[in-house]
Amino acid sequence: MKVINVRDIMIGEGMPKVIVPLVEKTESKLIDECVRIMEFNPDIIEWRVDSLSTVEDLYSVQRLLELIRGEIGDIPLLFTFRTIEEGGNKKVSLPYYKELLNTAIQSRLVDLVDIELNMDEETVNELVASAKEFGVYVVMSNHDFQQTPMKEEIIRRLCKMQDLGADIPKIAVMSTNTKDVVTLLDASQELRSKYLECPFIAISMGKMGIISRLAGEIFGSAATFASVVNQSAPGQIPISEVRNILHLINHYSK
Ligand SMILES: O=C1C[C@@](O)(C(=O)O)C[C@@H](O)[C@@H]1O
Repeated sequence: MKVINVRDIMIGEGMPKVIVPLVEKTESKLIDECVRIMEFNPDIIEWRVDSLSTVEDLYSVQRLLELIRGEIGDIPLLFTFRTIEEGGNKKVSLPYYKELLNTAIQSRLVDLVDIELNMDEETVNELVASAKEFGVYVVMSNHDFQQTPMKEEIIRRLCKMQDLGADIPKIAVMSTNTKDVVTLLDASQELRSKYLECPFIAISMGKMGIISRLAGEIFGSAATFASVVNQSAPGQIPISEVRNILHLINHYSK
């Protein structure tokens, strides 16, 4: 399994890395949120830019990227515009989605960029090439807020992401019963043992899925999303509690 070194955070090695989302809507609240989050020293910060009220203004996004980087220092930053189709907050045109991601990629202020698998293949290829050119790692993502697909389908989607050049394939699917959670975990352990050479993230959303946010070291998921001020998806747990459990699993599973 490849290990990805992002500002000395080794993704794919040891304990799953803890990613905390920034989801405030306005500049001042976003900066306050950054300050609060920094007290908890997350491994990675995700800016869910689709929450920003001025996301359609590239100048505002660029300025905020600079302010966020100023607050978070050397913590790796993941730039995510989650589309409405996959659980995000705002609808933008395809040309704007590309422009927004390219602005972030070319800013040299972000370390990782989220590219959704369900974009058309040409868009995905273009954005992956641009990220590679500027040395930004690609987290390729897919979400299902309604259900958990079959294990074979989860595996197929993550393998496709690897083939398309993702550095870190990622899937988050909703669980409505324990079988769904087992399906996601079973897909994870098979992805790790048989299919993927790169680190990946696999999450079962919702209350029953919380085990998938904690047991990545056992089943293969290389990172987990945790909350400080706000949740960005159902089932996220506060960072201190996640860290305690990750340490406990790390310690007693050896
Ligand atoms: O894709 C993901 C995972 C997530 O949906 C979760 O379930 O924790 C949270 C999102 O912010 C992130 O972009």
